[in-house]
Amino acid sequence: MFKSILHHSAASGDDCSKVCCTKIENFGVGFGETKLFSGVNLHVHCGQLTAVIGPNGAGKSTLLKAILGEVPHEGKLNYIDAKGKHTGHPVIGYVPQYLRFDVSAPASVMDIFMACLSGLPVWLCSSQKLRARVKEDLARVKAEHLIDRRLGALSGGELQRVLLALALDPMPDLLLLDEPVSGVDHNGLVLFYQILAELREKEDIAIILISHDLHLMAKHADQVVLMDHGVVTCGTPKEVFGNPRTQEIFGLITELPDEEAV
Ligand SMILES: Nc1ncnc2c1ncn2[C@@H]1O[C@H](COP(=O)(O)OP(=O)(O)OP(=O)(O)O)[C@@H](O)[C@H]1O
Repeated sequence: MFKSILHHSAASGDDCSKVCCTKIENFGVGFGETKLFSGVNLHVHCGQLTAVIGPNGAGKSTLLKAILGEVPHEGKLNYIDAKGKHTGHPVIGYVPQYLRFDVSAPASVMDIFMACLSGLPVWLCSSQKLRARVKEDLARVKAEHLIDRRLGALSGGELQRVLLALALDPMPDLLLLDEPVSGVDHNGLVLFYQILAELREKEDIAIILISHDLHLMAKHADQVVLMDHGVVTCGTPKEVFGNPRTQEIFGLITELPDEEAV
């Protein structure tokens, strides 16, 4: 169950050369008679962090679900390699906004990884074989020490890092993060963005992040997209935060965050 939430693997047999750019072309989603957004065009590059911001109900989460193919949509998704050729469907990692599960369940972090990585019920997996791989996965998100903790006993920030670790095995071409740091304290936020920076540098993956945390996001994002039932504006953090519409939605943002202060 977790794996299908967190990973959308390439269909077997696809010729999947490394994706360099994801082109979202003319995306539109409607529910019944109501159009939520239309005409969304975005280019998302590997090794870059694209942040999506906007007011509640703007359609941000729905855009990610449309990219995943979970919500019917208009428009096309094209995955392009470094030579400008179309690739097969890439591996997409996804960390959802909420994960509802029984917090009193006895399953540990290791149990969840075993079930996800092996595709078998926990009682049929060999933990010895997988433990080294799970430790490596958790080390990537600075959460090695959580391997034997009960999932329901994790803090919000710890749970999101564990879900991120799951979404990164196998390493996706495109990582979609839906408000992974909402409710996380400042130290947790700084740690999360540090992990994202390392991922971009070492793994060269493209990341789309929905966040309401404007300060740290502005410091780390290469591209910011302001959505409000469509793309209002898109550009560097400086360009988007200087846009009067951004200021109208989020209040006056007089300057970008001081790097020393974060
Ligand atoms: N399956 C659905 N059927 C009908 N309406 C839906 C469905 N999914 C989402 N919506 C509506 O679409 C609108 C946009 O929802 P979405 O979750 O994409 O917004 P969001 O920008 O991510 O908001 P938030 O910042 O509050 O998370 C909301 O009004 C929501 O109620």
